[in-house]
Amino acid sequence: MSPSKLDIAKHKGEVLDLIMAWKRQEVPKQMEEVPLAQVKAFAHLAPEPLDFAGALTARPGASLIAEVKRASPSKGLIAHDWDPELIAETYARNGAAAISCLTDARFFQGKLAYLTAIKERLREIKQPLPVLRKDFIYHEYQVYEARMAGADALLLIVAVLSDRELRELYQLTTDLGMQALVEVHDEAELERALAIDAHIIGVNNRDLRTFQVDLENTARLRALIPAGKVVVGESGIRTPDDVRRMAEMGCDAILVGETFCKLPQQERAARVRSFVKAGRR
Ligand SMILES: O=C(O)c1ccccc1NCC(=O)[C@H](O)[C@H](O)COP(=O)(O)O
Repeated sequence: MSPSKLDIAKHKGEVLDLIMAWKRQEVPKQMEEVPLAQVKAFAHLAPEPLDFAGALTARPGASLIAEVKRASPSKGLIAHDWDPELIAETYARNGAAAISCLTDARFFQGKLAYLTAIKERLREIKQPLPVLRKDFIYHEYQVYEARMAGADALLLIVAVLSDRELRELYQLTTDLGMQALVEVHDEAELERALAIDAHIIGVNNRDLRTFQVDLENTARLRALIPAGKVVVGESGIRTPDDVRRMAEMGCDAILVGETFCKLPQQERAARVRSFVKAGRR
């Protein structure tokens, strides 16, 4: 398998399966190098997790989760001036409520070490925002790894997990003091997220099987999410008008990656500020 960019037309409908097949090879190898017992021990030494949901709901309107995303399977390299700590610092200094860091190496050119470095930079500049581990998590090892690296929250994608995996990984995440962003794309997945009483629900506007992006997906599913949940509109958010639309739908937060990461560093701060402003109520 070649790194990162995939021929989406050729692999239509299979991308998520390819990613998960890769994860099921990668994680056992990692466990041979650093055993679970060791990762668990380090996880317990990590600083206390910050309150991800609290950060997203501290202000009215749609708060910004800004993503540090170097590449994607559909776009290949996105961030041409790659400096993950500086990108996260720019997000924090310009009003983001939380940071998302892609840690998958093969398809997104991410690393867990970027997350740790970002946490450290945010501490140095006294902007201690919560950081989400964005990866394709299916095994408890990855949850302990996230905690060991200093993650405050992690992503659980309903589409790639059985009901039992979803429930157990959610429980473990909570037991370790972190919070889970539980991602859904359709009604059936939402039902499964609600069945485990997920508190933070992400609605992905990108269909991970076809790669079509439709912001109205959030509008449709938002109406089915009970009051009291934290709702995050994810993917394909390109303009301040898109942000206003997501806020009008009743999203507590939006998750934005490519729009910021593809920009040169000197243009990033202003774009982030314009999104933060557009989300305010
Ligand atoms: O971004 C992709 O192409 C992608 C492909 C396969 C699985 C997941 C993918 N994205 C992960 C994400 O959830 C997005 O990075 C995130 O929602 C931000 O989206 P965007 O603002 O459109 O970069």
